[in-house]
Amino acid sequence: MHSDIRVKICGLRDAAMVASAVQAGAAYVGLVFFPKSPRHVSIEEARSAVVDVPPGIAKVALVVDADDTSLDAIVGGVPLDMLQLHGAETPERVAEIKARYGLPVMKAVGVAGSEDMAQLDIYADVADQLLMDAKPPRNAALPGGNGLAFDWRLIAGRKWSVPWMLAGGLNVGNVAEAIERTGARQVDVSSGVESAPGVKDPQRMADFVASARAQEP
Ligand SMILES: O=C(O)c1ccccc1NCC(=O)[C@H](O)[C@H](O)COP(=O)(O)O
Repeated sequence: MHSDIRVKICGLRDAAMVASAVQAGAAYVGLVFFPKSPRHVSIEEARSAVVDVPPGIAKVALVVDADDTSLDAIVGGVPLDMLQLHGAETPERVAEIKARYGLPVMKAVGVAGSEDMAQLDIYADVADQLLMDAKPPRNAALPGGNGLAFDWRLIAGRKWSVPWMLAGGLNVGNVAEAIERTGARQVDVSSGVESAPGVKDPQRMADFVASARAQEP
């Protein structure tokens, strides 16, 4: 039996990877616009990657502290359903981006300790969704997609006024436990379904989604 758990697969780079994610049962497909990432896509690559995404599956652009010029180009060049802000965007900037582009915005918040819970409450007031990810290590090259989990007990049993997604170090071996422990109804994965950085593996994506959706509510 399948539950209603919704899975986002992030860092898809071409139409074949996107098709495999859709086939696996992803509810969201993520495109990373961050040049230092092995998952980075240009606007042209992103547009051709999502050309055949069926209606009902959300196409998400991930950006990191993007300015209006970059966002104008991304939103103008790629058909999108959501923006994911994965940098140090302030609540005011989140509100500004929402108003300027008219797209739902998901704010990623790095979680490492109980002191980060206040941030989640603050962003819940301005974002349409929250994404709880592990805080990147101090010298990390990437602000996300590092395959690191945070202590799920920090968010277990908590509630927010907007939908939220659990991310960070998830893979087929731990996603069921993560859902059970946190009560997440949405999960996000990137490196846990890759065969190499930036290369999504169709079987790993299928196994991940099946494992997540096998969880009972
Ligand atoms: O994935 C990237 O390369 C990336 C680059 C810059 C900012 C964020 C990035 N990824 C964020 C994601 O949405 C990941 O899915 C999330 O951090 C979980 O990643 P992982 O731990 O590898 O599953």
